[in-house]
Amino acid sequence: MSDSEEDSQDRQLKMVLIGDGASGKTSLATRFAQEAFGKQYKQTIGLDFFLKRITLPGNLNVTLQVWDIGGQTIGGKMLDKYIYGAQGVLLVYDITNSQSFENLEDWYSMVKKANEESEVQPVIALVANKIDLEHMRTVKVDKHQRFCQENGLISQFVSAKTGDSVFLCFQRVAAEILGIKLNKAEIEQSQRIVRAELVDYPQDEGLITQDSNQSKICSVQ
Ligand SMILES: Nc1nc2c(ncn2[C@@H]2O[C@H](COP(=O)(O)OP(=O)(O)OP(=O)(O)O)[C@@H](O)[C@H]2O)c(=O)[nH]1
Repeated sequence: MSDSEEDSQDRQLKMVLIGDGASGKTSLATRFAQEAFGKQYKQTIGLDFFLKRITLPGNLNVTLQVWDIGGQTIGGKMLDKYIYGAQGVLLVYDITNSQSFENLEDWYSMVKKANEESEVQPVIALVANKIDLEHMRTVKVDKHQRFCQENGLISQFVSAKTGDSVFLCFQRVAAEILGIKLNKAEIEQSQRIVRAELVDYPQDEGLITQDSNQSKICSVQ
C-alpha cells in the first residue's frame, strides 16, 4: 500500500464498554452509533459490535469500533480477550443502582489485569449513566469524583435515554487517545441540549373543584 492510500484510511480505535448488566451499555452504544434508544431491556449475550465514524478537531476522521460487552461476562474466561488491545475503556454504571457502582472495582481490576503486559495502557472513563433519573440517584457525585481522582479517569455523566453528553463522552475518550485537546466550544457543541418537560400544575386547586363535571383526564389524539 502506498503512503497516500494509507493516509486516506481512517484511523480505527477500539473502545470497550463494560459494567454491570442493565447499567445501559447497549443503550449508550446504540445512542452513539444509531441515534436511537429502546426502553425494553434485552440482555447482551457475549458481546456486540458497533462502528461509528467521527471527525475530531483538525478534520481528523476516526472510526470507533465499539465493543458492547455483556454484563454477565464478568468472571468469564473471555473477558480478558475482549478487553485486550482496547485503546479506550468506558466503565459504565447506573446512578440509580449503587451495586453497579460498587462492582466497578471488579471491572476496573479486570481491565488492569487484561493490560498487565501491554506497553500502552488504555484511556479509561468513568461513565455515570441514566442522569435523566436524577431524582432516583443513589450514587453520590462525591463518590464518583473520588473514584476518578484516585485512578486518573476521565469523568462523564450521561443519559442514553435523552442523549445527554453521549457523543461527547466517546469524543473525549477518542481525543485523549490521540492526544487532541478539545476546546470549550467543541465540548459545548457536543453536549446535546436536553429540554425539560414542563408540567403546568394548576396554581389554585379551588378552580378545578368549581366545575365538578370537568374531566381531569387528558387524552392525546
Ligand atoms: N431512564 C433511563 N433508562 C436507561 C438509560 N440507559 C439504559 N436504560 C434502560 O436500562 C435498561 C438496560 O439497558 P441496556 O442498555 O440493555 O443495559 P446493558 O448494560 O447493555 O445490559 P447487559 O446487556 O445485561 O450488559 C433498558 O431497559 C434501557 O432502556 C438511561 O440513560 N436512562
